[in-house]
Amino acid sequence: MSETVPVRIRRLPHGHGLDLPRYATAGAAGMDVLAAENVILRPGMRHAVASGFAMAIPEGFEIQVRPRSGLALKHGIMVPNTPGTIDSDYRGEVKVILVNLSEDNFAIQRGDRIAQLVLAPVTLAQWDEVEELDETARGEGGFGSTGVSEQRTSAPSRDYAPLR
Ligand SMILES: O=c1ccn([C@H]2C[C@H](O)[C@@H](COP(=O)(O)OP(=O)(O)OP(=O)(O)O)O2)c(=O)[nH]1
Ligand SMILES: [Mg+2]
Repeated sequence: MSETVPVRIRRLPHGHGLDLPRYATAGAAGMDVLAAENVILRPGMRHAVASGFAMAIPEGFEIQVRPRSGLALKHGIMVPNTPGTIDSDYRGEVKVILVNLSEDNFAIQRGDRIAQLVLAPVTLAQWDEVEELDETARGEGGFGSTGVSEQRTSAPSRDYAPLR
């Protein structure tokens, strides 16, 4: 059984009649959050969808707004700022920014599960400014420096079928 943390949540007027965000299964990491409005997302369009709720997350925690894989795979509906960050001092309405990366209109109806909210601990950094950093094998190498990309050819093989 996972540890639980109480989080105060306030239902806004347009959130009346909606279920609270909830875990779909006993082992779910994220609570599915419902749309509190009807929206048609045209191809390429983005919108901050109302959730109908505001919350007071305990200090030391955040809530991450993550996409649902089914919406992403089947309909190209993504969360462009994923993972969205709900700060513990935010008291406004939680909104879910969605973008439609498909070529079709996508209708979101009030009550649809549009994203998932993951409660996560926050560790604050305190800068320790120094003149020199310690040396490592990686050093300043990054962005593919460890090699895999060298084996790629630029032309796709005949064995690969185009996806669309
Ligand atoms: O997907 C999101 C992301 C953010 N927020 C709210 C809660 C968060 O605490 C606040 C600020 O978010 P963020 O820090 O990501 O945005 P910003 O562009 O840096 O705005 P700000 O200057 O208000 O911090 O907006 C949402 O409701 N949904
Ligand atoms: Mg910010």
